Amino acid sequence: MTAVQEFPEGHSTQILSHTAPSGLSRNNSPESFVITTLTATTTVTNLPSSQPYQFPVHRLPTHMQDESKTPLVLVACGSFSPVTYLHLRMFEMAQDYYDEHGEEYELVAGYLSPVNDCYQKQGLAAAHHRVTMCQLATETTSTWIMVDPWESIQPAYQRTAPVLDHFNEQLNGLIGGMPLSTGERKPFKIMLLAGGDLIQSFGEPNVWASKDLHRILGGYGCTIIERTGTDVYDFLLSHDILFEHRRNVHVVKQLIYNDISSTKVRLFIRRKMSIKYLLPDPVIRYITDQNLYLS
Ligand SMILES: Nc1ncnc2c1ncn2[C@@H]1O[C@H](COP(=O)(O)OP(=O)(O)OP(=O)(O)O)[C@@H](O)[C@H]1O
Ligand SMILES: NC(=O)c1ccc[n+]([C@@H]2O[C@H](COP(=O)(O)O)[C@@H](O)[C@H]2O)c1
Repeated sequence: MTAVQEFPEGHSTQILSHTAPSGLSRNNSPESFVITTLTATTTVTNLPSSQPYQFPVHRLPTHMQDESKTPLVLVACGSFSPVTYLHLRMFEMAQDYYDEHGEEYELVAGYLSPVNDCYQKQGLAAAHHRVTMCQLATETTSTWIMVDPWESIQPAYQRTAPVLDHFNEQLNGLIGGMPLSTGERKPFKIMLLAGGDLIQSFGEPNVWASKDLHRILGGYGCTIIERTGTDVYDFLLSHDILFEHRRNVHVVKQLIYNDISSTKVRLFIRRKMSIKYLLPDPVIRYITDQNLYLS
């Protein structure tokens, strides 16, 4: 099954996000992008409302480079209102980290999981817009990041722990793990990918349940991208649950500090300032076409 999504700038694009694993690996060349330019048109078909849900698997590789390692999948939960180059860079920084500290894990895929509308955070565009923007961003700039709309189409807000459970059910339950050359399958390690600010919210009262933090940090694991203004190492030391599960928590240093925030991007749009080079062009065109973030 395919979701046809039509670009505002006069092209329609077919995003094959609902096909069975196609054998693409994240190292494939840009020519292998699962994206096809079709005919000129101006309407946008919104995936969440117009298509039945299917878990996206089209960028899962068919084999590992080193089968002695554990296949790792990173899941970034967030507003993505709108998605920026920094959100995408988080995955690349994590990739460099696991290439460098790659004894245990082989990073095989990444997912963006845009939060449900019921989260009601200020500046949150409707979920179908955020999902579409994330799809435009990943399909045009990456070969290994996918967008899962599941969280955004649920009837209520989903906490992060149940979202990771959903990924576990799909990847290790239904798909059954990563196929190996022996014919066996190896369970995927699923980790939350988050910025330092999100991790610091673990310490705020009544934001995260302790049992959820044990499940996220102990059961799954977390890759944390440093963010300017947050001292992740200090926080790791001071937070009891984070410290308890510190071996399952990986901190990635930002070697080039980049503090693009969606809040600032929304402000720039309101002030009619340029947002070029802060987010992918197809996302900028979508924002303009849909008149997003003007008020
Ligand atoms: N500059 C950054 N450095 C590191 N991590 C970041 C940065 N910007 C966002 N993130 C991380 O990206 C994830 C998704 O972010 P989200 O869209 O919820 O927040 P945001 O980009 O800060 O948006 P907003 O400005 O609307 O709060 C979170 O884990 C957040 O910590
Ligand atoms: N208790 C929880 O599971 C919990 C609490 C706060 C934020 N979150 C998640 O963190 C992500 C980012 O949230 P903020 O944009 O508020 O930082 C969202 O996906 C949100 O669902 C989860």
